[in-house]
Amino acid sequence: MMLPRAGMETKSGMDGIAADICVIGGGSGGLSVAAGAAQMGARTVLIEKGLMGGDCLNFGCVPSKALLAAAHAAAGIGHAARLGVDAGPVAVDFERVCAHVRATIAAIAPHDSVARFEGLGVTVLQAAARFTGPDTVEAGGRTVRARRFVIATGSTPLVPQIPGLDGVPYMTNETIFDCPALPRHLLVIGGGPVGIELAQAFGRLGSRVTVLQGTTILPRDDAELVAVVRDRLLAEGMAIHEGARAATVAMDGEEIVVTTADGVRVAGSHLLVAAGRRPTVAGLDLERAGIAFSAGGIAVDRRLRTGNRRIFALGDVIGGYQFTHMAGYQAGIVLRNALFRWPARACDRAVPWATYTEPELAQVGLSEATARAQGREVRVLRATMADNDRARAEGRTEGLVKIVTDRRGRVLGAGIAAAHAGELIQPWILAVGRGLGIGAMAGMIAPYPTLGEAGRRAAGSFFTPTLYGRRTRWLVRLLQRLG
Ligand SMILES: Cc1cc2nc3c(=O)[nH]c(=O)nc-3n(C[C@H](O)[C@H](O)[C@H](O)COP(=O)(O)OP(=O)(O)OC[C@H]3O[C@@H](n4cnc5c(N)ncnc54)[C@H](O)[C@@H]3O)c2cc1C
Ligand SMILES: NC(=O)c1ccc[n+]([C@@H]2O[C@H](COP(=O)([O-])OP(=O)(O)OC[C@H]3O[C@@H](n4cnc5c(N)ncnc54)[C@H](O)[C@@H]3O)[C@@H](O)[C@H]2O)c1
Repeated sequence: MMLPRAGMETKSGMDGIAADICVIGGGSGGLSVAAGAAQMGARTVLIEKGLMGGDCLNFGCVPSKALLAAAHAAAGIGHAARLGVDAGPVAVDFERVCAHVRATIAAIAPHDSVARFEGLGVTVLQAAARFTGPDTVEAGGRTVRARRFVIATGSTPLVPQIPGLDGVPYMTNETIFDCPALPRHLLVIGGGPVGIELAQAFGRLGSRVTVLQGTTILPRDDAELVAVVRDRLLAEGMAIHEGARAATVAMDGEEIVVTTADGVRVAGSHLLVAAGRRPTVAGLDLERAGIAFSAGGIAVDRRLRTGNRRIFALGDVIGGYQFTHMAGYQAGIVLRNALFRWPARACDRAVPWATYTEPELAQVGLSEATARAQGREVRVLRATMADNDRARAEGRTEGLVKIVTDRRGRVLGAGIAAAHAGELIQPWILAVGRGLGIGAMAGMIAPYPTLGEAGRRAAGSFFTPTLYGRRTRWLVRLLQRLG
């Protein structure tokens, strides 16, 4: 059966479009909703004002991971030498690295393209959308009237009001992947995931790098795990100033100079501003649709409904966990609510994230600090990678697995700083999400030798005090005597 396409069927004239669902923003969240809705038979309109694929494909996850892959490959040559394999001096051809970044985007782009979405039956409008009323949107001279709207307009780099910043050339994640040339000395304002991933990437490709971070770096992660990453970055020669808020920026000849509130002065050839995100609400005329928002983003309830019950919002524009996988998860919640009127609610108990430095940093559920701040009585289980045979064989023994359980052993959270932590965290996402007991994780047979055994080892340590305690020893001796 041919699905009906959203078309010129409204009473609002030739330029009007009637739809069941209209999605604003063709990034991670919006594309997931549009693809799902169209394939489930809804007349779907998607409005995108810029590049299909949004931040993740064009200025975020994809280019940053492609750049990091090249950077980690460069560092891998030095590591190979430590294992006895020499590959000669490292030579980074930055032009070819950039070509790899562009090729990675190009390889994924067809999946997010206008052609693919039109093929799925979506009407795609390539224009900026703005609300003209509670159930109408205007984009490129067309009026869309829809039963449901979904706002998935993402976020843009937050450029802080630092005196002098406007007077110097600076980059953000939207421009740094244009890759003009490898910076000689890259200054980075902001030590969150964007700043730290890109700092290591450029450092490993050959730039000198200095990071200025207002608090400690990666402040949303467990401090004990962050320390592992920090140690590696420092060992690689990166300068990291923590508790260093950039207060002024100026040119000194050819150099960009950043001075902190405490008077620390750093000078470099290039500047990256990675100081956080600003939800994209400008120009949407949200007030015309009765939608409340603040600097933190559009306000939604757990069903991801805005103040206007026919309009949903998801992804970076609602603030909170700003990840591609979160936007994808939220898309499923919106589809259930918008198309099936099923009151599905978003749950953030088992939201994972990973930072793709080397070693990687991954977290799911409660960290030790958060659990304790909530007044919970917890047990913290650890296993170091130095005790893991596979890590030893590969010469990558830094890092640890850290598990947080309640007193009875229910898994509340897990954090890992280690090679491939983003992969190693996955069974723990299931454990936290399903509220598994630590016994289920300890009893798992893990192939030997794998890095994942470290997680099982940490889980097993929950039982060590009882297993090898006095009562067990007494019981075993008694049973042996009974023959
Ligand atoms: C450098 C960097 C690296 C990242 N790495 C990762 C990672 O490794 N893993 C991860 O999970 N997340 C990562 N993220 C975060 C991830 O990119 C975002 O969480 C994700 O893109 C959010 O998806 P979204 O759909 O909410 O918004 P976006 O992907 O930003 O899409 C929003 C779209 O809406 C469009 N739009 C805005 N206003 C309008 C309008 N008025 N009309 C029409 N269209 C409009 C925009 O043009 C844009 O295309 C990274 C982010 C950055 C900056
Ligand atoms: N691997 C991943 O999943 C990944 C990678 C990159 C980004 N992201 C997503 O993108 C979001 C944004 O990342 P981000 O790093 O841009 O933002 P962020 O808010 O996480 O970090 C920015 C940091 O900049 C600091 N800062 C702000 N102004 C400053 C100043 N004047 N001087 C010094 N420091 C200052 C802040 O203290 C803050 O910690 C992340 O929260 C994450 O959701 C995810």
